[in-house]
Amino acid sequence: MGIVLSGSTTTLVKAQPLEDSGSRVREGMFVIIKTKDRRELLGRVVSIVHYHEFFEEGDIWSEARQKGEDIPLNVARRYTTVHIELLGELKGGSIFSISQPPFPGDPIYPLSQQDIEKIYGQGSEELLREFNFKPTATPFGTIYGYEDLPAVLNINNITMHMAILGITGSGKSNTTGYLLEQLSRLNSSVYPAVPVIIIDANGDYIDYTLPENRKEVKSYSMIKRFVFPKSSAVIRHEENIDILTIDLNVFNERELSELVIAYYKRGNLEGAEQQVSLLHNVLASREFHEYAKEKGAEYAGSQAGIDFNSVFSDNLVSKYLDEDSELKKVYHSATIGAVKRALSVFHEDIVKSSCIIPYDYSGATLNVDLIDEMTKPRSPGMVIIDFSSDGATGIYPEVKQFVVYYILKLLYNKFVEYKTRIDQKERLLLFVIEEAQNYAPNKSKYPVGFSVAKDILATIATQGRKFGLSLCLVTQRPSFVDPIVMSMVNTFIIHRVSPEDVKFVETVTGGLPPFISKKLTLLERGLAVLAGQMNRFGFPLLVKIPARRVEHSIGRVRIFEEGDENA
Ligand SMILES: Nc1ncnc2c1ncn2[C@@H]1O[C@H](COP(=O)(O)OP(=O)(O)OP(=O)(O)O)[C@@H](O)[C@H]1O
Repeated sequence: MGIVLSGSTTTLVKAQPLEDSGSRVREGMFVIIKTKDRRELLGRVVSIVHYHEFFEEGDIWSEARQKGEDIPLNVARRYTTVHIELLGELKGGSIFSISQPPFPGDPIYPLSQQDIEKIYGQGSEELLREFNFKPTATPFGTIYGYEDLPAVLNINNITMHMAILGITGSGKSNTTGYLLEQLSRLNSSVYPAVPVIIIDANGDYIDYTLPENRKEVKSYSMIKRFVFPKSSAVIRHEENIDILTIDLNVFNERELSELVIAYYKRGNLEGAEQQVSLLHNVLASREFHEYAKEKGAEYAGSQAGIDFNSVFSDNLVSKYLDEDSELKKVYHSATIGAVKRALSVFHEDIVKSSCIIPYDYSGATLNVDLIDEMTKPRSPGMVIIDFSSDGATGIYPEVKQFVVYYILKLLYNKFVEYKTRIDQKERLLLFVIEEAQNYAPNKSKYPVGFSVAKDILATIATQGRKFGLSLCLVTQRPSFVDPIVMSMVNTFIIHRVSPEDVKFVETVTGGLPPFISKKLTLLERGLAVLAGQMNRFGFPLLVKIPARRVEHSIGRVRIFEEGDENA
C-alpha cells in the first residue's frame, strides 16, 4: 500500500502511499514494512499529509485563486506523505525492538491474517482450540481499519482488573454488554463462561434474563436479576426477577460495628472510636448473645452464634441498650445515645425502608450459597443487581453503596476461602460496577465523598486478582474514581472521554502513545482504545466494537409508536 521514503529512522518512517491505496490508508491503522534484509516491521500510521504545489501559501497562484480563476491543477506536483510510528520487529511469534531503520523503497503492506497470528503468538485456529482446556482469550471487536482482523482479550488474565471509560452516550453500556456476551461464549470445557455479577445502574443488562435472549448468553447455567423488595418491578409482578435480601452474617462483630457507625457518620469514623467500641463490646458479649437467643435470634447449626439478620431486623441491640444498666456505668451517656441513633438510622434505612434484611439468615437470597452456585466452573452464572428506577425504586444512594459493600465483602470472604482450599482454587468471578465513581469516589474531586464500599473496593483492587476476583469498573468520569482503586486497573477500554479527564486517563494507563492521547476526546461512538495487560496485541489499539447482540429494551420509554409519522 506504500513505499518507504528517505530519511526514515528506527522510530519514524516517512512513506508515500500507492495511488490505488491512498483512500485505504487511515490514521491509526497498523501496517507491516517488509525490508530488503527480510525483516518485518510493525508500525502505526500517525499522520497523513497531502501536498499540492499549486496550493502553497503565498505561491504564484495566490492572486489567481483570490480571483477564482482556473488553475492548471493537473500539471502540478501533488503527493501524499504518511508518517508511520515504528513499534517493533515481528520475529518468531514475538515482537522485538528495532535497531536498524527500513530502507528507502521498502514496501508497506496492510496487516494480514498471518501477521496477526504472529502478533498473537499463534494461529487463530490454535487460539480457538486453546479454549478447550482453559478459557484463555476471546475476540473483542476488530482492529481499526481492518473489518476482518479481531482484537483479542486474554481471558487467562481475567484476574486482572478492567475499566470501561467514556462520557455519556459514548458507548460504554454497549461495550459492557458486548463484553458480557463474549465472556459467555468461551467454548471452554472448564469455564464455558466467566461468572459475573453486574451492578446495573440503568437496567441495561436485564434483557439477558428474558427467555428469548438466553441463547445469546447460553453458557450461563443461571441468570438472575435481583431487584429491591419494594421496587416497581415487584409491584408490577415482573417476570424473571429475584428479590434482593442479604445476609449480615458475612460480617464479624467488629465489621458490623464499624459499618453501622460509619453509615451513620457518613464514612468518617474519626472521633467515633468509643461508639464503635461500645457496639463491638455489646455484639461480642456473652450476655448479649444470651439475650439475643432468648429473643429467638439463634443461628441454627452453629454452636455459639447468633443470627445477625434477626438481631438487626428486630433492632435488638437498641432494645438491649435500654435494658442493660451495667453499660451505663462504663460508657458515657452521650456515647450510648450516639450508638442508639446510629442503630436507629441503620434500622430505618436498611431494614425498614429498603427491606433488604430478611427476618433470619435462611431468608437471604444474595448469600454465600449463591456465590458457590454461580462460580461452579462447569455451570457458571450471571447475576444482575438491578439498580435502575425499576429495580431499586426510591432506594437512597447510601443504601446502594451499602449493597455494593455487602457484595464486595461477601465475595472477598468467599474467595479467600476458595484460595485456601485445594479443590476450589480455580474459581473466578468478574464483578462489573457501573457508575464506579459512586462506590469508590475520589474525595478531592467528587462531592459524593463518602462510600462505605470504598475501602473494601480498594482491598479487592489491590489483592483480589491473586485469588480469582476481578473488577470491571465502568464510569463516565474516571477522575472521580479513587486514584488508588484506579491505579490497580490494568486493562482499559476507553471511549470518548471529556477533556478534563485526559490527563487522569494518561496517568492511570501508565501513558498512552501521543497519537492515541490526541484522539481520546474525539473518538466516535463504537470506537474505543484497548490498552493494558489483557490486550493480546501488546500495543494500545483502536478497536471497533460491534453492537451487542441483545439490546436494552425493557423499561425504555417509547415516545413514538411504529407507524407514527415521526417514528
Ligand atoms: N458499537 C456500537 N454499535 C452500534 N450502536 C452503538 C454502539 N455503541 C453504542 N451504540 C448505541 O449508542 C447509544 C448510546 O450508547 P450507550 O448506551 O452504550 O452509551 P453509554 O456510554 O453507556 O451512555 P450512558 O453513560 O448514558 O449510559 C445506544 O443507543 C447504543 O445502542
